[in-house]
Amino acid sequence: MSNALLDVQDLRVAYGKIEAVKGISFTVAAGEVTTLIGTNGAGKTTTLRTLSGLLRPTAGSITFDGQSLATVPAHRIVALGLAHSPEGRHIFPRMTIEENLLLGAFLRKDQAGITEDVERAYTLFPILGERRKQAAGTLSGGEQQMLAMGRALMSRPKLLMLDEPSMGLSPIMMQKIMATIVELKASGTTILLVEQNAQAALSLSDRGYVMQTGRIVLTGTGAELLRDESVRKSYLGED
Ligand SMILES: Nc1ncnc2c1ncn2[C@@H]1O[C@H](COP(=O)(O)OP(=O)(O)OP(=O)(O)O)[C@@H](O)[C@H]1O
Repeated sequence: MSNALLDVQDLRVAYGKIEAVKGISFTVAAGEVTTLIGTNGAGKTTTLRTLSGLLRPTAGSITFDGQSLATVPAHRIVALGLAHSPEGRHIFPRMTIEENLLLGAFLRKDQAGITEDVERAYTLFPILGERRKQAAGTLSGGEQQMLAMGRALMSRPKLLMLDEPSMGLSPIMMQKIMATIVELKASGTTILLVEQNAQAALSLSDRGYVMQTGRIVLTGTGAELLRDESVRKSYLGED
């Protein structure tokens, strides 16, 4: 695919003898939202952790923006433009909200640009700006999710990977997070999303992939997958 920002081919990842990802291939087109859905243990988080260099594949290729990521260390992957907002958020509760945001810019030296991007995060998520000097641990779960997304954006990524951003959130907070994803796409950020909430995720996705026990079993546009009978039964709770 000519406009693929990310191209994954025959990727395999194992934890010791347990193979969690069993030869998956998928692409993420520039400017689009692509979603991986699947039940618990399907291998979605393992896939994102491998893309960001935290795990090493046992086989296959990962090409990001025309460059192979196979042997690139994690901090270099961030520098190449791939940012990861992890499952569980992993914010630093005793540091302030602003300090947490600045951690996302750890590789940058352009102070003026960093200040501009902190302000951009506060525009995107006003609650973070209002509480910028408070300990991040005082934020609600949804607000911590906003902080994790804001921090990932501080590296000005070409590709933003979001692992379960709606996990544990109220419906209103989930809507806010999903609306932010749409806003980020409109401003030109390419997004790879992992979500348990298939309805919400596929509704805003250009393309989706369904993972099952380490394999991709189905792909289509978000709209096609939302119409698919097996998806409706397995992931949208329909009989
Ligand atoms: N550190 C680990 N050591 C051993 N096995 C692991 C480890 N992390 C994950 N696994 C296993 O790898 C498989 C894939 O897990 P993974 O977390 O990638 O799935 P997932 O699709 O993200 O699921 P969930 O939605 O529950 O997070 C599962 O069988 C899981 O038990």
